[in-house]
Amino acid sequence: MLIEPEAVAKIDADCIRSGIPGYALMTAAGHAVAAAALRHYPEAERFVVLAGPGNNGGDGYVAARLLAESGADIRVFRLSMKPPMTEDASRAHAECPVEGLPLSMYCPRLGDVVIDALFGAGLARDLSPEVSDLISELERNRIPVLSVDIPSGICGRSGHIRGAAFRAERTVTFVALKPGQVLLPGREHCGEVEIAEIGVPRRLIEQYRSPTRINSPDIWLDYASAKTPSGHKYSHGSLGVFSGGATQTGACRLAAEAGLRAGAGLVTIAGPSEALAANAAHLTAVMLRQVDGRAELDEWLQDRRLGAFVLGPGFGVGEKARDFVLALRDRNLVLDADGITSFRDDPERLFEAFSTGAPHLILTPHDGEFGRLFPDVAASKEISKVERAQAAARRANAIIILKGADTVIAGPDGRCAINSNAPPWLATAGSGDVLAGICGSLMAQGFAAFETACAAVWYHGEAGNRAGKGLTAESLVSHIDI
Ligand SMILES: NC(=O)C1=CN([C@@H]2O[C@H](COP(=O)(O)OP(=O)(O)OC[C@H]3O[C@@H](n4cnc5c(N)ncnc54)[C@H](O)[C@@H]3O)[C@@H](O)[C@H]2O)[C@@H](O)CC1
Ligand SMILES: [K+]
Repeated sequence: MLIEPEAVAKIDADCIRSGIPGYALMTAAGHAVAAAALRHYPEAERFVVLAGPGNNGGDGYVAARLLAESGADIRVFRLSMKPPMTEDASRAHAECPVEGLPLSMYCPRLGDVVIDALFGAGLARDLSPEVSDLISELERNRIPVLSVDIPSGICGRSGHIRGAAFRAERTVTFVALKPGQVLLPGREHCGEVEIAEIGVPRRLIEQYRSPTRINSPDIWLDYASAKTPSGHKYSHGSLGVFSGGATQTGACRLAAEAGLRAGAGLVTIAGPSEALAANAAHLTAVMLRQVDGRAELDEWLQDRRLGAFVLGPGFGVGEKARDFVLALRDRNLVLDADGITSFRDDPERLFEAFSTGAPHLILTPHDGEFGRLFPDVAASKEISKVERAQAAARRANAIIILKGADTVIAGPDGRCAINSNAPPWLATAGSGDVLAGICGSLMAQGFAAFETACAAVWYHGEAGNRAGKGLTAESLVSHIDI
C-alpha cells in the first residue's frame, strides 16, 4: 500500500480526533528511529541529528533524547534557531536534553552517523544552498545517513530531487511507503527502507490508501490460470504478432516466442511475403501467415479466435503501421516501438480509434516514445511519472506502460502501479519486444488490459532476475515462467 504525502497530515488529524495525540505518534516515530540507529550502527562514534523546523525535526528531537538516554554520544544541529513550527515539535525540542546548535557549526568527522530529520512530508520547496553544500560534504566524507521518513530533498509525491537530496543508507518511514520512495530517483536515495508502525489504526490508513500501488501479483489474483489439462490450444488464447520486412524480423520473433512462453495456446506471426523465409528459418512452434496489405489483414481478422495482437517490434514506421492499427481498432492490441512512433505526427488519430469501450489498447513507450505521443505531458517537469502515465492513459483510453527502472502502469480509470522488481540488466536490446509479447499473450488469454500490463511487467522483471546478469533477450524469453 502507498499513501501520498498530503495524506500524512490528514492521518495525523484523524488520529487526534480518535483520541490518539499527535505527540504519541511523534514519540513512537522517534523511538523507531533511535532503535534503528542503535541496531544498524553499533560502531557509531557519535550520532548527529539534523533537525528541521516541522514535525520531521520533532521526530529527530525525540530520537536525540532517546539516544542520549541510551548513553550514546549525540549532537543536535538545527536548521533554524527559531522555535519549532508545531506544538508537538516544540514539545519534543523542549524535552530534548541535548542543546541544539546552528547547522552551520556542524563539521562532519569520521565515525559520525547523521540522522537526517530536516524535512519529511512537508517539503515545500528546494533545499537551501547551505543544506545542499552540507549534503555534498557528507557524501565526500562518506558519512552514513539515516533519514527520518524520507531523505530530505526528495519529494514524497514524485520522487524528484528538490535542489539537492540526502543519499541515505537507510530510511525509517512511518505508516506506509510514499510514491516518491518507489519512483526514481527517490528510491535510490532512500537506501534500505524500514516501515515503522507508530500506532495509527489500520482503518484510518485505509481511508487514505493511494490509488497508486506497488506492482504485485495481488493485482491480477483473479486471473489465476484457467488452463485445464483438456484445454484446446485456442482456449489458452491465440495471439497475432506482426513482422516487419526481411531484414527486421528478429524483434517480432522475440515477442512471439515470449507470447508462447507466457502461455498463449497459439501464436502466429503475420508478415509480408519478403519476410516469410527469414521467419520460417527460425521458427518451430510459432505459426506463420502471409499478410502483405490491408486486404490480407482484413481476411485474417475474420478469425475471431485471435484474442490479441502485438504491433510495433521491428515493424517499421509509417502509413502501413497506421493503417494496420486502425484496422485493429476493435481488437485487443499491444502497440510498441515503431507502432507508437508511427503516430508521432497525429496521435489524436490513434486515440480517437480506441476512444470507446473498455480499454483494449496497451501502449508500451519508453520516455522518448512517450514524448512523441504526449509531448505536452512529457514537457511538464513538475508532475510525477505516475501523473504523466495517468494523464496519458486518460487521453488515449489506453493502458500505459511507461517503461524504465521504475516502470509505471496506468489506466484511464486512474488505477496505477509502480513496478519495483526489475533488475538493472533488464535494460537490454530486445527486452521491450519480450515485454510486448508477454502483454499480448496475457490479453489473448483473457486478462483485462490493466491487469495484463501489471502482470506482464512483473513477470518480465522476474524473468530478468532468474536470467541473471548476463541476460540477453533470448535468455530472458527462456526464463519466463507464469
Ligand atoms: N502521521 C504521520 O505519518 C506522522 C508524521 N510525522 C512526521 O511529520 C513529518 C511531517 O511534518 P510537517 O508536516 O511538519 O513537515 P516537515 O517537518 O517535513 O517540514 C515542514 C516545515 O518545513 C518548511 N519547509 C518546507 N520545505 C522547506 C525548504 N526546502 N527549506 C526550508 N523550509 C522548508 C515548511 O514551511 C514547514 O514549516 C513527517 O515527515 C514525519 O517525519 C511524525 O511526527 C509522526 C506521525
Ligand atoms: K528527512
